[in-house]
Amino acid sequence: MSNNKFGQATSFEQLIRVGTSCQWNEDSPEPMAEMDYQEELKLKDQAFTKFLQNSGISKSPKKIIASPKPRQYRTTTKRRVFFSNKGLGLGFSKAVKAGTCVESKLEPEKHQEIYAFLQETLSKKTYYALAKALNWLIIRGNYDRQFLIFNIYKMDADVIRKLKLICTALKKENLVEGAMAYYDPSRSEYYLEAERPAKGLQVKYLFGPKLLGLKVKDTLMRYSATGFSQVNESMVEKMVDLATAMLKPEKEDILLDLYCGYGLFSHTLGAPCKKVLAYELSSDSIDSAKEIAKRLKTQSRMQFHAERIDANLVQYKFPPRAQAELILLDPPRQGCEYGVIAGIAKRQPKRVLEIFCGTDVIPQEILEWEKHGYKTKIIQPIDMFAGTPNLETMVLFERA
Ligand SMILES: C[S@@+](CC[C@H](N)C(=O)[O-])C[C@H]1O[C@@H](n2cnc3c(N)ncnc32)[C@H](O)[C@@H]1O
Repeated sequence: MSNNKFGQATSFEQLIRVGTSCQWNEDSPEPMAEMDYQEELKLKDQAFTKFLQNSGISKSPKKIIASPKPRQYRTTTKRRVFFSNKGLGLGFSKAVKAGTCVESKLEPEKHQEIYAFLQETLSKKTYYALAKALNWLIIRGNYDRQFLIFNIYKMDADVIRKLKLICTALKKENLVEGAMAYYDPSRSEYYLEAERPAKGLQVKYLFGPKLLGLKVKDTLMRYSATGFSQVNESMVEKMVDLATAMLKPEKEDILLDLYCGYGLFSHTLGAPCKKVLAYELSSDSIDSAKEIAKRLKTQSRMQFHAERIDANLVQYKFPPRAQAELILLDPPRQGCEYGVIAGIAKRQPKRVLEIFCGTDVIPQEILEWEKHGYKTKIIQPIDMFAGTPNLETMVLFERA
């Protein structure tokens, strides 16, 4: 985070807020969704440049790449369930009254249709046991097909009976292609997209396929409903193209794809490389990555490992370096753990592409790469999270 003239840290979001005359809804996760999209991009461009300057980053960012779908783009969405004896309310995070089903401008219309059906049906007395036990309702999938996840904090025979009943109703309406229940007694904020819980996931498949699918550059990526996938489908191919243009993989290259998920980058930009080594915490995502490589007959050149990426893994468990590698890092919002960048820099990679899904950690990570002898070549923001005060940013580093 950068500092303002009073020495206080000024986040990217705060800089956007001071730049706009529009009403800012504190409680909404999508405070810019009502704004004209060109206006939103202009504000974000100005705020991002200022944010980096204030943080002591000398490299200027490129212009933000617009989202092909600036609204109704999200393929993973969620509603917090608020239960009372009057029925069910579905909100973002702030409590809502029974009968409410909050709408979003960033979600496909189909999601609203599914949530409205669930709000009405689960408010009926027959479903009270299930409605009372619900934490979140989550929809995942692509623009054509949706999959439903019931995040439940109390699981008993009655709840399971009602789950079966609601699945019969969902199938009859043909609203989703499948469903599963995820048992989360901690009632955490975690809802399958952000943080992983410390304990393993407890999942019960209810109906439909166990894997979700997304076509990227004619390749079908089949991945677990419990694993990460990019939230803005309309941006995915653009991201892969940009990453390929920056890392410039060739057939003699070795690529390390870190925080690889189901291997979006391994299977696309890594395809010409002689070897791909990929690491990721979620074993479900790694299983998906291996299945895709097997189907594409690239498994002899690609190795996928379910491991937590930390200083210890990078320093002591990565195979010894055989040549100067290409590195792609796509960590979660909080960035890499301490010691990861230092450990990777010791391998003296040819080029490094770090992808940031949070803005406020960018300066500290850029400064860390520069401290270890890397020069910032390109800072390319992309509007992955249109309608919200956040950006995805690709930063290319080369040895100075
Ligand atoms: C932003 S996602 C990127 C996934 C993938 N590159 C993609 O584009 O689909 C970050 C990934 O990092 C994984 N992850 C989070 N913390 C991790 C850690 N400490 N070590 C390894 N992987 C981690 C998450 O499970 C998630 O799949």
